[in-house]
Amino acid sequence: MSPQQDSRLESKSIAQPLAPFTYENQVYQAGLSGQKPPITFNCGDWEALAKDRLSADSFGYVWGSAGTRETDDNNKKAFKKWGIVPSRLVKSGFPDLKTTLFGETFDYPIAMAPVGVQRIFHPDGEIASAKAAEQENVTYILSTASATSIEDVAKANGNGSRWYQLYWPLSENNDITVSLLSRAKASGYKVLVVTLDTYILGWRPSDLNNAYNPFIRADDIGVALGFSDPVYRRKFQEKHGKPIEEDVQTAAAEWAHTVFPGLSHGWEDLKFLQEHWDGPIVLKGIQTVADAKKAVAYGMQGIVVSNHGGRQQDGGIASLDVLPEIVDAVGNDLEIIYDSGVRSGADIIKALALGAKMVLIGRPYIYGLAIQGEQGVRHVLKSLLGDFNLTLHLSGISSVSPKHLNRSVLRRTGN
Ligand SMILES: Cc1cc2nc3c(=O)[nH]c(=O)nc-3n(C[C@H](O)[C@H](O)[C@H](O)COP(=O)(O)O)c2cc1C
Ligand SMILES: O=C(O)C(=O)c1ccccc1
Repeated sequence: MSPQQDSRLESKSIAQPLAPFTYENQVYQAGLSGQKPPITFNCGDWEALAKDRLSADSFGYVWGSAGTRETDDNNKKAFKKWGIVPSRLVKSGFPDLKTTLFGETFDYPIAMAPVGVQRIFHPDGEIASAKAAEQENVTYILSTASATSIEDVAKANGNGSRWYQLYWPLSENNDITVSLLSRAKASGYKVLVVTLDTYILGWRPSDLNNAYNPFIRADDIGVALGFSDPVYRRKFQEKHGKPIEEDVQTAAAEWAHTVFPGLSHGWEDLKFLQEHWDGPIVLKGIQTVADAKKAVAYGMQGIVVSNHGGRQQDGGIASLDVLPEIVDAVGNDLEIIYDSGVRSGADIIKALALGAKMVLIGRPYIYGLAIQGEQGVRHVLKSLLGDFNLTLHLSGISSVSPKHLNRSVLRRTGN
């Protein structure tokens, strides 16, 4: 690991000495008149609360991981192998949380990971999540497996920041890919996130035990993007001589096969996406230095270091464990985003300190959605941000810039 200067002591700016309108202050104020918070602040309890509210099928779907859950377990353990070391008598105020990626400044270095089929967790599904994202100034990444159309999510997200995640059809369906990209562009999604690790769903015992795959249900829960797509609709009509509505089950199965064809693209195919998307392209699912270097060589603007929360490949290494070597190899060449296993403010700090510029929140916001719809998602985002903000402040770290938040604030405490 390259030694980096601990610049906290050089920090001269007194950012914001007080933050009177923080979530915690609102909660304590409300407590004076006897009001208790409707949802717990113990982030470790959100999963159990969601379980209470969801059907076994839906809970199994979000909680589920591949095989023996080893990759998922490793993701969480990896965070515990680092400790944050605080500096004292640092006169900076509340930390500056702004981060800049792709030439754009974001209020916070977190975003909402793409998560499909959200209507199985709450009737408002993606609409609730996209509204919460706008309210809390957090970027929303819409999944191709969304239960709500590209256009309707954009409307719900309003002036919020939104990116589009592609599950990438094979080349015989290039016309559908172009249609999805142009719809996303027209609806104000600024960054294209291409997920590489999920051309077929992983071996997930929880879903197998429940005999449950939300994507192939005979309704439109996971296929809203396909059913609302003019090119997919036309192709279905041409092939079957009838519209989607007359054979929803076949249309759903064929859409599932279109976006999860069971076969991966190759690196050379990225050119096609570059020709049809004029904004930044980010590859999600990178886990090796070799692939990160290829992403640079193929002209990508960013990567998400992610193992899909351990849902795809069992027996894998923690995503956090590969982050530092990937940052060392390509950190100056493209933007590095991190996800997998982030559960607290301290976890966000650790991933940023190891070199990520932005961190994606996955299951926790879905637990919030299950618990209380839009308000539940807002609670999770506000809690994680509040915890993150105070933990940074109490560590004497004055901003999320790599100048202040880097490996010098971490100590390795386990192997
Ligand atoms: C229920 C569920 C659905 C998901 N759907 C998608 C998806 O449609 N597209 C995608 O790229 N990743 C998807 N992911 C993966 C997340 O984007 C993210 O990589 C993962 O949740 C991170 O792990 P964590 O939740 O353990 O922190 C999904 C994850 C969950 C839990
Ligand atoms: O479950 C997932 O991890 C995922 O990526 C997905 C795939 C299909 C539908 C919904 C989510």
